[in-house]
Amino acid sequence: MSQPGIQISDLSVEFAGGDADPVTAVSGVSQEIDAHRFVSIVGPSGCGKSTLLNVVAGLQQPTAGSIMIDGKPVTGPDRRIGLVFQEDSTLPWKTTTDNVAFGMRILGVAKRDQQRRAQEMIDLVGLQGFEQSYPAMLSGGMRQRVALARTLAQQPSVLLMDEPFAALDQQTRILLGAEVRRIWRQTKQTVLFVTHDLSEAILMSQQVWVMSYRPGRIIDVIDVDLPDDRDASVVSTPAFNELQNRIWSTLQQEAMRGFVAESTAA
Ligand SMILES: Nc1ncnc2c1ncn2[C@@H]1O[C@H](COP(=O)(O)OP(=O)(O)OP(=O)(O)O)[C@@H](O)[C@H]1O
Repeated sequence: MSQPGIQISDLSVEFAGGDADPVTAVSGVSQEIDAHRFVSIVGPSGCGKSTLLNVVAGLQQPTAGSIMIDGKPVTGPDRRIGLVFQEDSTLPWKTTTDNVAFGMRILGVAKRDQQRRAQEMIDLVGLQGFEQSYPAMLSGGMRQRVALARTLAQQPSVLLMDEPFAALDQQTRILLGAEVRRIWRQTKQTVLFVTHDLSEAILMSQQVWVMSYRPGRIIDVIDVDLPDDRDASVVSTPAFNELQNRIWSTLQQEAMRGFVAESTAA
């Protein structure tokens, strides 16, 4: 029987607008992700994807509604939750091993276990041989692997990722996307992944949620019925294209609505 992973109940987030009108970034979202499943959110720019993720992460308080993880409420930052963001979060003065161990040190993991687990995660993300390298000696994609290894080393049950590959070129994004999927098949965290990129969402996920332009609601939920052991080559298959067209037909209307609203407001 499936277990609850992330439960989002009737969630709304409104930002006070100062002199301007308040902004409703997220409105009445209720969705569930069973434990160990991988879900992506796509939506037009500014629709509230990051806001939704930040609330799930406990970094932003909702105006209404609630979040449960593994059946227990989220009330603030929480060690059950691992985060990977777009920004390079590696510490430039630390080696790969020390960067990966850093989060465990903060959590008070015993030093011996830190070293062992750091090496396991370095192997998992494919950075063997770069243990003593500093971030400046690594590519952008490798630095994101370090960030992922650090987060995974903290053994969260839920992994939240907000456009982690946005700063990378398209080829690296696709390859790293396939890599993250391979890693997830081993670690089996419950994953919520935010991206603008449809290909990335389909390549990686078991389900894709499409968010509307503001106020952000989930307007479509698509199951990704592609082989479980797929790799980056799946992007050139007819089944992949069909899914892409199906999602794009919904997303296109929302992107256009956003474009018109932003142009009118400018
Ligand atoms: N702290 C804040 N204060 C006021 N408004 C905010 C705040 N954070 C986000 N917003 C507004 O809420 C809306 C949703 O923002 P959010 O960053 O969640 O969208 P997004 O879908 O992640 O955007 P993008 O795809 O461009 O990253 C936007 O209009 C944004 O300006």
